[in-house]
Amino acid sequence: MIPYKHEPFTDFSTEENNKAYLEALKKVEGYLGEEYPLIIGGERITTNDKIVSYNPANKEEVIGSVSKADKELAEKAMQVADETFNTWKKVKPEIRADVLFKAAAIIRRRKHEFSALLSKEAGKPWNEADADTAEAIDFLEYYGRQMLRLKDGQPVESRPGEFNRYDYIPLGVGVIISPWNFPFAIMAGTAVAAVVTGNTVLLKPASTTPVVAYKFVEILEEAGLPAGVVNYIPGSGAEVGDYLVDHPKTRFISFTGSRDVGLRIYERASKLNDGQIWLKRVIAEMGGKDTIVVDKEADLELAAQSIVKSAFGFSGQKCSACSRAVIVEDVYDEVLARVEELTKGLSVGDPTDVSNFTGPVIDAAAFKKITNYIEIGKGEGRIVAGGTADDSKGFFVNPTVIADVTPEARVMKEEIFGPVVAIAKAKDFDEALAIANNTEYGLTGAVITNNRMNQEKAREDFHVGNLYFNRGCTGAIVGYQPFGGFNMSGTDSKAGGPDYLQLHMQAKTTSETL
Ligand SMILES: NC(=O)c1ccc[n+]([C@@H]2O[C@H](COP(=O)([O-])OP(=O)(O)OC[C@H]3O[C@@H](n4cnc5c(N)ncnc54)[C@H](O)[C@@H]3O)[C@@H](O)[C@H]2O)c1
Ligand SMILES: N[C@@H](CCC=O)C(=O)O
Repeated sequence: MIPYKHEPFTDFSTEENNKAYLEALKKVEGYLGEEYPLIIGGERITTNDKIVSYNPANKEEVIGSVSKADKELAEKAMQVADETFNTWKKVKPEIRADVLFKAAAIIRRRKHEFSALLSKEAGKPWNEADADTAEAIDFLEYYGRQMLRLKDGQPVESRPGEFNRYDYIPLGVGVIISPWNFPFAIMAGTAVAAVVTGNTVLLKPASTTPVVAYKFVEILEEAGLPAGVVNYIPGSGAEVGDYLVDHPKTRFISFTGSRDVGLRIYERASKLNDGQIWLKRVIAEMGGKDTIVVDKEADLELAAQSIVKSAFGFSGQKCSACSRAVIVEDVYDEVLARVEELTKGLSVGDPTDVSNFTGPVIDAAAFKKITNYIEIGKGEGRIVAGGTADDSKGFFVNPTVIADVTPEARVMKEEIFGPVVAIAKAKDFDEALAIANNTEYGLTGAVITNNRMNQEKAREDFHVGNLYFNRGCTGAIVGYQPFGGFNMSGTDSKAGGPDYLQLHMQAKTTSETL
């Protein structure tokens, strides 16, 4: 087994890679507008009711029409997944892992096609789409290897005359509910973590990005995954989501998405339903209000670059995005001026054009929410860049910097999930840390400092699941920076980390008297 190493990012400055991506884009454009069925137990099921996926950069362009599950079809999928669990759980972990490795190899061969589809369906610029695809490959490679490490359980002690073992066994049927912002990596990572540990899955992708999920399920089939292990059932969160979360046969729910939906799932999953004989497990990865703190002893150019890249990469639509910066007063004006200058230099437009730094936001609802927050921000601070938007063709919001806000401002406390960063001044490093912690979330954060004592203070006191020093706060790599947050950011499940797979299994102790 080759040791795990993360998938390298593509260098699009070379002509060869540039050409490869454009060819892949042509291929994707060749299948836009196609129809996709549900997949339940390997059977393709077409419904009259559809979810239509549009290009957020061009509202007229249909990416695909996907059949839509209702409660009846969700029930059918549950029966199939429950039945298939009896056989899949007996398949050796090595064979389950091999399916993941094979899937990774297939995706690697079609890497740019997947990335081009992400540019079209989610509005990702080339580099962001490439990173999403690379992360999907990483999850497959990493979780496959993790399963091989866990397949014989963990060592425990035995006394003379006794033989004790500690093994992991699968849980049952898992409901995987994924978001649109990492429509490939998070969707695939959460699904295969459940599968490689011996569970069967009902996969409900986000309604704005269902096509990439369909293509992934096809890859799993090609890689040899038996029918019924992953069942593809796009549908309304409120209808299919609630139904499956409440279902007595649901053993666990792996959710990634917003705080409010996460809380709803957490609460509903805690209720016992007729015929249910277990406590459901919930893995919930939720929102963030992530801060970059800039100390007075710091590389100020690095600080400004880190803020701009973390705030505006993929239009700020990352749970890890820098949506607030807290700068110590001695360097506030200088850093802010550079952030303003860099932000004004960013180009916004069609993400399939490699010269654009960023593309649209995902849909009309996001556009409305973000522009509403910009209006709120105008009353709470000073707009120094952006503040404008245009939804005539696609949902474009210009990167917006709101300076001089107070720590209690709404734009400093609520997740906006768009290209908007609020900037506040602190009198010293301690106050900056206190402001950074003044949120109900606790996902990512970064500190830009050359002061070792302040760095160590932040290591202890900055209460976030992923803390970075002298870099931005986005871009965790599977197996290198396990990802997940504290407080209202979720259950700190640490995707891409050494403890993640165990969340999908239960440990069984056996003790034999010799
Ligand atoms: N912490 C993380 O790792 C992480 C990663 C990515 C995104 N996010 C968060 O996700 C959010 C953006 O994603 P989104 O807009 O897709 O989130 P969302 O909560 O609106 O939707 C997430 C998923 O939940 C489904 N859903 C909606 N209502 C449901 C219900 N009642 N029952 C079950 N499922 C339901 C949706 O259809 C979708 O598939 C942001 O808040 C972001 O911070 C967190
Ligand atoms: N894991 C990603 C964020 C995922 C949420 O949107 C990062 O580290 O930037």
